[in-house]
Amino acid sequence: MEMEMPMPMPMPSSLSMISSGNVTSEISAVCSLQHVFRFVGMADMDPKRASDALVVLSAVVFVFLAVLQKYLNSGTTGEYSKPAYPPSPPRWPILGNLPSVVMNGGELHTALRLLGKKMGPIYTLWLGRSFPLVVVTGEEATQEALITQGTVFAARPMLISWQYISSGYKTTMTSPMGPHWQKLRKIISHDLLSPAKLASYKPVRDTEIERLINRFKCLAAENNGVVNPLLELRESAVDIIMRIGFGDDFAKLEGNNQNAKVKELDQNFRDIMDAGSIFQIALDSSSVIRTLLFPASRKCYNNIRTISANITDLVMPIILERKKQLKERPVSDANTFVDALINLKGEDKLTDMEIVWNVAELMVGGTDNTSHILEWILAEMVTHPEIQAKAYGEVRVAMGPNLERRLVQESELPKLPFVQAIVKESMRLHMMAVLAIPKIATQETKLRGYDIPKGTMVIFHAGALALDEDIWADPMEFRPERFINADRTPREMKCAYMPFGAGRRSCPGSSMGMLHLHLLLANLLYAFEWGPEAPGKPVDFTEKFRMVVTMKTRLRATITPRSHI
Ligand code: HEM
Repeated sequence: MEMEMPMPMPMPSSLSMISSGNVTSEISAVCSLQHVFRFVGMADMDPKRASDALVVLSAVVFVFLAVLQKYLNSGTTGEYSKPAYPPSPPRWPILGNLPSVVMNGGELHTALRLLGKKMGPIYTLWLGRSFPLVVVTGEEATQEALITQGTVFAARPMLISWQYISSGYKTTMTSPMGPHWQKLRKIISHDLLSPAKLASYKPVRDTEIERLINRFKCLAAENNGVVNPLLELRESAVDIIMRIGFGDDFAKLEGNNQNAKVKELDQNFRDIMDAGSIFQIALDSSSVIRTLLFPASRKCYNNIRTISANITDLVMPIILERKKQLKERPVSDANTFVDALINLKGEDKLTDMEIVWNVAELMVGGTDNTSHILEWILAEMVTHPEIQAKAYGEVRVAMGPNLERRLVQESELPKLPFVQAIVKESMRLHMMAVLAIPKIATQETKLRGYDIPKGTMVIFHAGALALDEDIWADPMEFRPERFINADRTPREMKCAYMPFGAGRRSCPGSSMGMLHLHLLLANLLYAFEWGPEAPGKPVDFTEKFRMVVTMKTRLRATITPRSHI
């Protein structure tokens, strides 16, 4: 294995953010054989001839790359001892494993999981000839890295694309380990998500849940009971998080052009999520690949810059207005996340741009995950009416005989272990942040006996662990009970079940995320019975990978309001 450059250039980007509608389609166009034909202009050829031509074309490209690699290697001395990386599948010259990863034809996370079964619990993918990406799919290896060597695997890669959506790596997710990152984590846990703060957002949650139920009722009445849950769930998640993040400033936008603005902002957040891809990581990490694929690469970066400018234009005015208000009338105790960020003084002070991107990160974290996870959960409820009935029964008992009470309260949640188990099981079977967010090794180390040089990017495949038959009995089955009669404690399961990641960079918003999921599910089950779009029509559970895993076909369900609603 040849090393082209000393080490992968540290790069920026949120695993969640990388490519444009156009670029994504252009890249995914290369993802199946049939698309390859179109990509190289052979779509109209007879398939046999096209296939032969593709073999010849591949051979030519292969030879070209081999020669180019030889030429590039001619400047290197080769006088260093090569690290013994974890094993890797066979590689192409220059492009490494990139062609096989991009052209696997299936969803990337599944390909990486299956590769783990073949290669073992830890393997290397070469994205380009000089950029090793280590993929971990085994529990022991994950435990060793994230817990035993927690400080070593706690840094983020500085992906080029991330710098545009983080004001130069100044957000919690993108920031390197150090005082800045610690400060941001502290603000999140003290000023945003402490138990007292979380409790103080209850009125916001109550209002938005009530609104959500009313919207579902109206939509169902207009459309013979059929609804598209994701759109409504997303709107609620965005409203909740905007009110928490901005407080009254957000409320003031209401009645004005709030709806349009929020929708535009949310669209940009979605674009950020859609932008995530392994291709972008490869672009970020290899100057050779960036040069070889210059047009696609330019489009990718232009796209990220456009999204970044849109988000800045939408969020910055609100921040500046709030700053003005706080200057005129300072508050001692920050009511909102934005106030907490603005109030930082001295060395801790953030620039306006840093505030914008930290707020944006919170919003993406708090909206995209919650709404898509709930869509998966409702899909399972539609598919398993008996499980839904059992959960509804539990909620009814917890609510008591007084059916005047329309909303399930947070105080009722401890009485709903089965509802909570449904949430956990859905998050296992449909692990959203399937590859978590990549880490890099902060120092040279060994993992399961293999060399991991300083700066190596490592992906922990939470989705592979969640479906590992050595950890879970019948892992492909939806069985909430497994979380009630669990053999192992949550602590023991830390690295086998990690929808929020594990170790130092694990999600600081997990308590809020779980609270919203439990509360929303309990209320949606209490208010409606969820059935298929048409009698007997099965739900399409096909997955779509966009650095998180969502439903490829939006769920449509028929809802019947319960008699007490
Ligand atoms: C159900 C909802 C959520 C899920 C499934 C989720 C999942 C995750 C995952 C898997 C990570 C990466 C962990 C790693 O790298 O090992 C992460 C990081 C993060 N999440 Fe969440 N998250 C959720 C909700 C939230 C909320 C509500 C917030 C903010 C209020 C939030 C803020 C963050 C931040 C700032 C990071 C980066 C942490 C760091 O790098 O230190 N998340 N989340």
